[in-house]
Amino acid sequence: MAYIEPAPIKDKENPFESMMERFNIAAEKLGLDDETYGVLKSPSKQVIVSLPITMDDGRKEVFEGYRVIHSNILGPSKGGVRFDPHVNLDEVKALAAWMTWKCAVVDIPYGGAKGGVKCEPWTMSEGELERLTRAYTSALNEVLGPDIDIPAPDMGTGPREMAWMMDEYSKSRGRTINDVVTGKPLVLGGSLGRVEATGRGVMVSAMVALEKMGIKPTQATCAVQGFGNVGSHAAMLLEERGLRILGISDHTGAYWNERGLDIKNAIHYRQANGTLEGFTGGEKITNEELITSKVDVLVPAAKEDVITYHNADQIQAKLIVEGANGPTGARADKFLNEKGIVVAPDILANAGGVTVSYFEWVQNRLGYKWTRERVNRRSDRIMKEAFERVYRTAQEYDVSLRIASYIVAIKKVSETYRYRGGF
Ligand SMILES: NC(=O)C1=CN([C@@H]2O[C@H](COP(=O)(O)OP(=O)(O)OC[C@H]3O[C@@H](n4cnc5c(N)ncnc54)[C@H](OP(=O)(O)O)[C@@H]3O)[C@@H](O)[C@H]2O)C=CC1
Ligand SMILES: O=C(O)CCC(=O)C(=O)O
Repeated sequence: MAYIEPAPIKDKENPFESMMERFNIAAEKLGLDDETYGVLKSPSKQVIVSLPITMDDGRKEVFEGYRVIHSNILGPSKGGVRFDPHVNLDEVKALAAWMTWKCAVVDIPYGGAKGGVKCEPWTMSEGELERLTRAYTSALNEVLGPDIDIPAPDMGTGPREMAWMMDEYSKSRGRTINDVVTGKPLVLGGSLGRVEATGRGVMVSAMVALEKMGIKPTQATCAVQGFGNVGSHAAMLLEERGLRILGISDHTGAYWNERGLDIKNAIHYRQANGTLEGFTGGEKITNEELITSKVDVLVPAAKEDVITYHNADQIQAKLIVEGANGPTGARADKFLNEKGIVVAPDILANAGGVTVSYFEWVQNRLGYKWTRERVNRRSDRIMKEAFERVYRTAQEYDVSLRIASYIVAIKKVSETYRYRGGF
């Protein structure tokens, strides 16, 4: 097999290389043939666009935007759009590939894609953000489509941006096309349950993992890094299931209370103040201290590469449930495995979001609305079944849950590829 060379050791892990290291191990376990390996490792389309925007003070600023479609073998490609100053092509390529594997792990009929715009959304006015989102959508007009490529929210974007994208795309076609994006506001055809779906999937994964580990949720402690869409909902739902949440964090730092934080109170505080800065429900510690804190369950729900070979040997949690995409660098896997730490990996644990996005797309196409109860029941079932599938595969191949998730995904995509007339 034509494997790529292991990446040279350097300080910062590269998310695409991290993804490929796990992909290579799984491909080797499966005995994947060279041709299929070549197809699955290469993104099918990579688009870079320049977006000149008139800022509020009259200046023109040019932003760089990306959309990478990794695969459309299972169906139209699906994946969020990230507004962040650190977005780059390698990151978007890794995120797009993770979407392919994620959709395959939960068995929904989508390929994988991801997009991003290099910008600092928190420094921009609503008008500037609207012009930027519309320009991005317009520049990608031929790439997007309800049967081709379907964006959704990710870091720095939410229902508001999805509404602008849907409107801009619809205008270009002269009619309302609401199934071109998911994660929309409810009035535009968004699904009940989508906002909290990723955090809910994290909670369901944590519950299944704790049960297998023989740990009672009511006796477990937890720390959550990141208090945005994924982190805040995961923390709230885990607290509801009886876990004591000792630590939470955002970019301003981490907040720790040995007796357990009041998560609803923290959510109200962040809604009122924009960040957790000044939150008095816990003492302030650093994000690094939070990651290595003594808890049973750690939920990284902020960004990539927060668990690396620099700090992996200091992790004290028994279970890591990855809410973020790529929070663990590939070189950290070895340390975590050696310490017997169970990791519910990103492409399994955070798949609740894309699952409910799929439900939103289905509802849009049916012109019908499901109840929140139906959405939650179906997504919980999909998440539990996916966890069990991955767990059985881990036992069968004697590998970690992460490698087992890649095995499940690669098997599904490569089999589909063969049936469709590939090699
Ligand atoms: N939204 C979704 O449905 C899905 C998201 N994901 C992944 O989950 C992760 C989080 O996404 P999402 O919740 O949507 O994003 P949000 O933008 O809503 O939230 C991100 C959170 O991370 C915090 N954060 C940023 N930088 C740091 C840092 N250096 N240290 C600690 N916290 C930090 C932010 O803090 P602050 O607000 O202070 O900047 C914010 O609380 C991403 O990896 C995303 O790809 C995965 C699947 C689906
Ligand atoms: O909801 C979606 O379609 C995609 C969400 C996403 O970007 C992700 O799971 O990382």
